[in-house]
Amino acid sequence: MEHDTIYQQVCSTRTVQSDKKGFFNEFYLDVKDACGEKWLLNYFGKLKSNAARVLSIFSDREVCDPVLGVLEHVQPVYKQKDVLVSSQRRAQADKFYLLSCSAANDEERVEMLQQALGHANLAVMRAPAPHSDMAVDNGLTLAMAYRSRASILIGMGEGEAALSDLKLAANFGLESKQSVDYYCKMARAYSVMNEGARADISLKIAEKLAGSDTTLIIACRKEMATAKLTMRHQPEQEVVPQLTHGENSDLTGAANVVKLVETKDKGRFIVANEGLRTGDVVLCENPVAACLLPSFFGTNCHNCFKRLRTPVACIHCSGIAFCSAQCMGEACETYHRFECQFMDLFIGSGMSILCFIALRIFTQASSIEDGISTANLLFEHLCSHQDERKPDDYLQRALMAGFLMRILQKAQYFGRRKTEGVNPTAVELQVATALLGLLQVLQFNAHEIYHTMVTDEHRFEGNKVVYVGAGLFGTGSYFNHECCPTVAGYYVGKKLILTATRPHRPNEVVAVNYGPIFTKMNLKERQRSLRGRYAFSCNCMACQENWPLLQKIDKQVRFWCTSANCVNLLKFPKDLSKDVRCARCRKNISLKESVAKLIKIEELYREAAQAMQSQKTNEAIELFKEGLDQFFLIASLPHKDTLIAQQSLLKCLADTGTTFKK
Ligand SMILES: C[S@@+](CC[C@H](N)C(=O)[O-])C[C@H]1O[C@@H](n2cnc3c(N)ncnc32)[C@H](O)[C@@H]1O
Repeated sequence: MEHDTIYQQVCSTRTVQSDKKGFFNEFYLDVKDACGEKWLLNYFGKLKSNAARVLSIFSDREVCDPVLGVLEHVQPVYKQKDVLVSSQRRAQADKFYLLSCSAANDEERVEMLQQALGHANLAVMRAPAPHSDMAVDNGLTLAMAYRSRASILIGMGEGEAALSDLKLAANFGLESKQSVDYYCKMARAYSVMNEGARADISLKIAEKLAGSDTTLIIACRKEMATAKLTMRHQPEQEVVPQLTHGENSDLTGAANVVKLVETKDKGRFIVANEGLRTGDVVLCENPVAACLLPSFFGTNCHNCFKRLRTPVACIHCSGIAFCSAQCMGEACETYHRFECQFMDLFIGSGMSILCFIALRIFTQASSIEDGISTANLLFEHLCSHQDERKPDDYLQRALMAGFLMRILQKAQYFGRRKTEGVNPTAVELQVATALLGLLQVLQFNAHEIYHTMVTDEHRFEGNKVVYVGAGLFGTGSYFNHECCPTVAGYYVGKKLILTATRPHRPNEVVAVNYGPIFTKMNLKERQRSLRGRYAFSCNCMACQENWPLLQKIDKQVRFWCTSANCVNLLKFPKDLSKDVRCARCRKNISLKESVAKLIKIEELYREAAQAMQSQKTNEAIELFKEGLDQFFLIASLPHKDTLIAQQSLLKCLADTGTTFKK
C-alpha cells in the first residue's frame, strides 16, 4: 500500500514536470525546503480552495521569498532569427536549384532539388521580420527566402505550394505587382498544376509588364514547355467521418447514438443510447486546446499538427513552424503572440505538455475573462480528484500555476503592467487560480494525440504510432476506461475520432482504453497503473474474470445460449454432436449452428486481413465490421481472432486518419 502511494505520487508529479530535466524541479524542491514539512502539512495542506493556495504561495512568509525571488527572473528565452544564416542558406538553396536545372539525369535533378529545398526551408525559418535588418538584402531576407523556395517548388512540380510562397514573398515586401519575374513564376506554378488558362493569364500580365524586354518571357515559355514533373509530392489523404445519425444536441462532437449517464462508483460516463453497430462513429471532436510535443516543433505544424514539408515561419521566432500561411495567421494572431518569446523557457523548465495546454487555454482565449470562464467551467465539469491530492501535489501545481501566470505577466497578457515586480493583481490571481484548477483537471482528462507513420513500401507492414501532442476534449473527457475497450480512437489532425469496434446493446458502456490493455498487461499491473495514474480501481469484465494475455488465450470461445431471452454463456462443447445443458434456462442447447457461424466469421476476418495485405483499407474495414457484428451475436470475448480483428480494425481506421511518410 505504502509502495502504491509513492507510485501514485510519481505518476502525479510526471503530469506537472520532469524530475530529470529542467529548472522547475529545483525551484519546487527549494520552496519545499524553505517552507518545511510542518507548514506544508499543517497549514498549506489544509487550505480548502485553489484561490487560497495561490494566494498563499505569493504572500505567506514561509514561501513567498523563494517564490518571488525565482519568478522575478523570468525572462524571454527563445530561438531568435539570424539574418546572416538565412541569406547564406538561401544562397545555398539557389546554388542547388541552379545545379538541378543542369542536372545530367532525373535522379541527380531530384537529389539537387531536395538539397535546395532543405536549405530554402532553413532560410525561411531563420529570416527576420521584414525591414528589421536593412543592412542585409535591403530588409527583405524573408521575402527573398520565400521567393527562392517558390522556384524550387515549381521545379518539384508543387505548384500550389509555390503559389503560396510567392504570395508570402509579396506579403513580406517583394514588389511583386510590377515584377515580370513574379508573374513568370506564377505562370510556371499554374502550368505545373495543369491550370493552362491561369498560366496564360499570368504570362500575359508578365508580357505587358515586360514591354520590349522579352528575355524573361522567352525563358519562361521555354521552361514551361520543357518542365519535367518527375517528383510531384502526393499528400497523404485523410477523411473526417460523419457522426452516426448526426450530432448530439447535448454533447458537442458526440453522435446521437450515445448519451451521458452517472453512477456513484464510476462517475459520469458515456453509454450507447439505443444500441450501436460496429463501425458507428460515436465521437468526432475538436480539442478545447491541444499542444504539440516540443520534439515535433521542427517536423510538424504548430497549429494543426500536420507533417511539415514547406514550413511557414513565425516572423519573430525560429523555434516553431506552420504548414501554411493560414495556420501561421491563426496561431500568431491568437496564442502564439503571447507564447513566442518563451518557447525555450517552457522547454527548459521541464514542464509537462499538460502545463502547455493549461497555458494555451488562456493564450488562445479572446479575452482574459473568456480564459477565466473557460478554465473555471472545465474545473467545474471535469473530474479532478481533489480528495486524493496530497499537500505536496498541491504545492507543486500551485507553483506551476504561479510560474505560468508570471509568463503571462511578462508576455503582456494583462497589458502593460505598472511594475516589473511579480506581486499579482486581483485579476492575475484569478488567472493563477484558474490555471491551478486546469492543472488538476488535465491530469485525468487529457488525451495523447497520435498520427501513424507509414513506410514507402506498405501502409500497414512496419507502420508506427507516433505521439505528436496532447489535447483536452470536452466530450471526449467523459469516456470511461475498460481494459478491453469498445471503441477505437484515432486522429484527423487534432480531431479525436471514436468508432465502435463491437456492437453495443442499449445502455452498454462505450469505453476507451487509458493505456493498460488486458491483451498486453496482467491484472495486477493494470490495477496498479490505473490506481496510480487515474485514481480508480477497474472493475471491467476483463478484470472481473481475469482474462489472460493475448498469447495465452485458448481457442475455446464461449457461446451465448441460443434459447430466446437467455443471457448465459456456454463453454465450447467437448463433443459437438451432443447438446449442452444451460444452467440458467435449463434447456438442452445445440451449439452446432453457432460453431458453423464462427467458422464463417473467422473466414471474414481472414478476408479482411488479406484486404489489409493488399492495402485496400476501406474493403478491410467493411469486412472487419461485418465479422465483428456477427461474432458478438453468437459469442463473447475473450476470443483471440476477434481481439486481433478489433486491433486490425483500429489500424485500418487510423489509416483513414492522419498518416505521414518519414
Ligand atoms: C476522463 S475521466 C472520465 C469521466 C469521469 N467518470 C467523470 O465523471 O468525469 C477519468 C476518470 O473517470 C473515472 N473512471 C474512468 N473509468 C472508470 C471505470 N472503469 N471505473 C470507475 N471509474 C472510472 C476515474 O475516476 C478516472 O480518473
